[in-house]
Amino acid sequence: MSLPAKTRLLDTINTPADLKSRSREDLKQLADELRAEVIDAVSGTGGHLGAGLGVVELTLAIHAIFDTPSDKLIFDVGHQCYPHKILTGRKDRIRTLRQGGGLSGFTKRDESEYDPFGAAHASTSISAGLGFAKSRDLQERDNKVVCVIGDGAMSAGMAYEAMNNAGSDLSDMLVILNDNDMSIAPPVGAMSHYLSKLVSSRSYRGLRKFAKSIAKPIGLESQARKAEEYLRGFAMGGTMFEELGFYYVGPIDGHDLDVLLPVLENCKAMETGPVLLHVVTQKGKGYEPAENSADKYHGVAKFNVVTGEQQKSAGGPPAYTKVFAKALIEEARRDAKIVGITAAMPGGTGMDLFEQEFPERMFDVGIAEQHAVTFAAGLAADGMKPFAAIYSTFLQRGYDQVVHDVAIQRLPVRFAIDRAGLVGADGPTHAGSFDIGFLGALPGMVCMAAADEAELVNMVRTAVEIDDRPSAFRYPRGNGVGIELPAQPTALEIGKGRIVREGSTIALLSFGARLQECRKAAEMLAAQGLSCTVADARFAKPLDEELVNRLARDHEVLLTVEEGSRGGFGAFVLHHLAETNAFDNGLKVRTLHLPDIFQDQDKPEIMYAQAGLDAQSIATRAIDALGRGDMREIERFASA
Ligand SMILES: Cc1ncc(C[n+]2csc(CCOP(=O)(O)OP(=O)(O)O)c2C)c(N)n1
Ligand SMILES: CC(=O)[C@@H](O)[C@H](O)COP(=O)(O)O
Ligand SMILES: [Mg+2]
Repeated sequence: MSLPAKTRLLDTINTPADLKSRSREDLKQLADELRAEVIDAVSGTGGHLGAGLGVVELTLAIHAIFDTPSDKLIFDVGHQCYPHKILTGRKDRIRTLRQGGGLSGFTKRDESEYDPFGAAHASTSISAGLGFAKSRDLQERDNKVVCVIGDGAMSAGMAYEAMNNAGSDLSDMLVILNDNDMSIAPPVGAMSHYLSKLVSSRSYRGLRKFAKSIAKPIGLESQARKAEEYLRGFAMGGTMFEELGFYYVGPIDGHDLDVLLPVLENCKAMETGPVLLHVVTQKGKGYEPAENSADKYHGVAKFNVVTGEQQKSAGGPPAYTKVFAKALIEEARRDAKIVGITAAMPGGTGMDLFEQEFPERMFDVGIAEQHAVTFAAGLAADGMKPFAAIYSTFLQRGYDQVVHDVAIQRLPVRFAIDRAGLVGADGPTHAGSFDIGFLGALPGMVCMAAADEAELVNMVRTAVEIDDRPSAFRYPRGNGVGIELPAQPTALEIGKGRIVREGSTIALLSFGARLQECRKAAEMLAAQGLSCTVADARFAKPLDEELVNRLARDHEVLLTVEEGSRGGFGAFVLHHLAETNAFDNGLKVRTLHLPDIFQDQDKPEIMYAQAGLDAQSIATRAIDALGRGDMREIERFASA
């Protein structure tokens, strides 16, 4: 006789309302099941694991106590929201996380009413939460607002700007500081030290005992005053948060539901303005391989649940990031003025390698891109040669600093822009789409894009030499093309591109790593009897005007190709052509760029094909522009 299959409690939870009637013991069982479900799902999809595992109990407790979606729950970054997605009606789709057509890896308004505010960039939650609180008050509603922000995210200016505002505005809201003493890498800075001191204090140890001694939740029926009395036991007093106008509660153990549930109940009842609940958690909690790994499995590939072993990448050419880091290390060995900066992404940008060799010359400033840029400007103003290695998408946050502190003062800060172009699974929030346009718009800026890893090495060299103005070079996520690296890097001539294939009828002018697709497109066109020139612009600014003139003069069709949005390289070429009356001679120009939409996540090659930036699409656009064949011929070619 077979035993009845053990049903999971989790299978009975379709919305957070289903948690309300559950006993504390049930919730504890649910926490175990939820954790197992997250591990199993991410083992098949890859994604952000450690952060979600650390907030399993916290997420359950929030949903059990608060009334989402009318109460607003706002996760900072959103990379820890997989347990939340499972509890809020997305359980059936959790194995589509980060896949094409699947669930986003972050919170997203379009996806669910339980995601009142989308995120993926850090440190926005308190500002957004205050907006929700203010709007609620103006509309005379009484819903609660809860923000969950990590200790790493507390290093950014935005978090302080928001606390400064919230602490004097005094709207009711709850900020939960999820302190796991980790960012992606170990957290940095004075705030991080301060939080560690709070957690390791005698009072915290005392509070754990105190919390354990509470037999039943106080406050279900309590008024705000009673809640405050209760919480006073958890408030240490004299914290920086209190000076800023928050009622500080904590630190408490974020994995202990016997503590979390009554504390949250009482926080919910409070009407004293903003409350900050300091919760201590462990990143990767409950999954040994994550707990024991240096990065707590922040972001993982698909993995074996039993061993924790992650799927190895296919191998092949070195990653652009590594090529950059090694090239910079070589340069720094020759030049003591070279220093490196990262904003909380030492591993992602390769600056961890630089730090191993030059610990005194690498600065991890935390999640603080605005500060990183102006800090670099200060270094440059005093004669150093700073390389600020920042993902394209995160540099967006420091744009005014790039304009005001760097470009206007013509300071030679070097921007190493990683993750340029589409990045795949992280989706639209992380796509490096805009830097060509926003940097190329700045007078005096030098903007380069590497077509391959050998070019990248030479661009690092070039940037070292550009010491009278700011410069930037961009390169994509992932592996290079497998080209041999130069034994000795060579500085490029500023504002000069190169021809990589000579032809006559069609000119493909590439800026960046689409060059390989342009080469393939040229082969396809040649097979159709169409002669094609392929050029690598190398610089969007200063533009190689001579090269553009030549391509315009000697070809019927000119296509620009880039891994960036409208208003980028193609637009700069168009400006030049218009200013030189090149169109008057009947030149046919097409600019191929990312589409004017925020593309959802998928494999990068699929996204580029959707964007019309793969070889087939490039060749098809060229034939179309030529206007010789009829449409049926073009369609036949496109589907070949
Ligand atoms: C503006 C910005 N810079 C950098 C990142 C990359 N990033 C994503 S999560 C993360 C660490 C966040 O640490 P914390 O807030 O403590 O969350 P935890 O992962 O520890 O839960 C970083 C640096 C980002 N998302 N946004
Ligand atoms: C959540 C976040 O912003 C990062 O963890 C990001 O997902 C890293 O992406 P890479 O894998 O490209 O470094
Ligand atoms: Mg953290």
